[in-house]
Amino acid sequence: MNKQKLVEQIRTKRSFLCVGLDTDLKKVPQCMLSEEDPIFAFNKAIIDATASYCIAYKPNLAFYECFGVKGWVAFEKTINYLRKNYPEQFIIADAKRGDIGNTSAMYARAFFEDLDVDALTVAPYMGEDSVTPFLNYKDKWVVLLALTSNKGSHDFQLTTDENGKRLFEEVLDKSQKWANDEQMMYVVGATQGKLFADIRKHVPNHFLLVPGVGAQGGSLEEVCKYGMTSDCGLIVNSSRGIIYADSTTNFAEAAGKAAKALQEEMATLLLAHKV
Ligand SMILES: O=C(O)c1cc(=O)[nH]c(=O)n1[C@@H]1O[C@H](COP(=O)(O)O)[C@@H](O)[C@H]1O
Repeated sequence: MNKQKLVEQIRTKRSFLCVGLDTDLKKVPQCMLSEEDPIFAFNKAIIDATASYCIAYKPNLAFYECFGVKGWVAFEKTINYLRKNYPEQFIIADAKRGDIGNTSAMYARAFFEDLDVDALTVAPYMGEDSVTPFLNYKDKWVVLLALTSNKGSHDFQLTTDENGKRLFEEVLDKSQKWANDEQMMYVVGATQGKLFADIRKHVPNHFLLVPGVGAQGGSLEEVCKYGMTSDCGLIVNSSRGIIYADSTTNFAEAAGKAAKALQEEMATLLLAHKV
């Protein structure tokens, strides 16, 4: 999906919500466990209940890979289900890949040829040749980790060089030489608050993937105050806050309600920021 189509979806649905499909069999309702493929059955129910309120889905690969072949099959079935039934949804595979060039090229094949997702999260630590193999695909996106939501983001990302430039700023500046805002987005955690203003000084037009609202406590209002652009420029993810809103047979309806509540908040914020 290209940037124009993504912005159109946001404007039409009055939402920039991404539902995180971090499906944990220890947390899904008991009634799902008797299904032949419980991960897929749970995802399907969540997708059907939330699709009208969101513009993207982000399955995190860790939750699938831990089940080996079965997990990978459930992941593939989820992507195919979305593609067939909700083709307007932007699909982000959250796998945080990145390796020497020829290995990254294989990861790119897996996600952009075999699986046909729209975007992949990529770690910048190994530099240019570890990222550029993902950029050889039209309308496919690299979502580069810039300033993450976790406590450990302070360990490296906020350290400074001799001129006071922070590492996440160097990531933003250097990576713009590899791709423009039609192919690259950045991960910035919702927990980073006012730092969104600093992010925007470096990337005024790029989309940001923003995890960390809901379970991690980030503020949607603050993210929008400092991070929203005239095209919205934000895809805000919530995983646990939506998919585990209820642990009974009512789980899908509850997920739909939680997604709707966020969408309504987002519609108000879009209006307030004149998007
Ligand atoms: O790349 C990510 O998506 C990501 C980056 C980051 O800085 N923080 C972060 O939480 N994530 C992911 O976003 C999701 C957040 O889930 P919840 O905290 O349950 O909403 C998980 O899949 C995380 O792996």
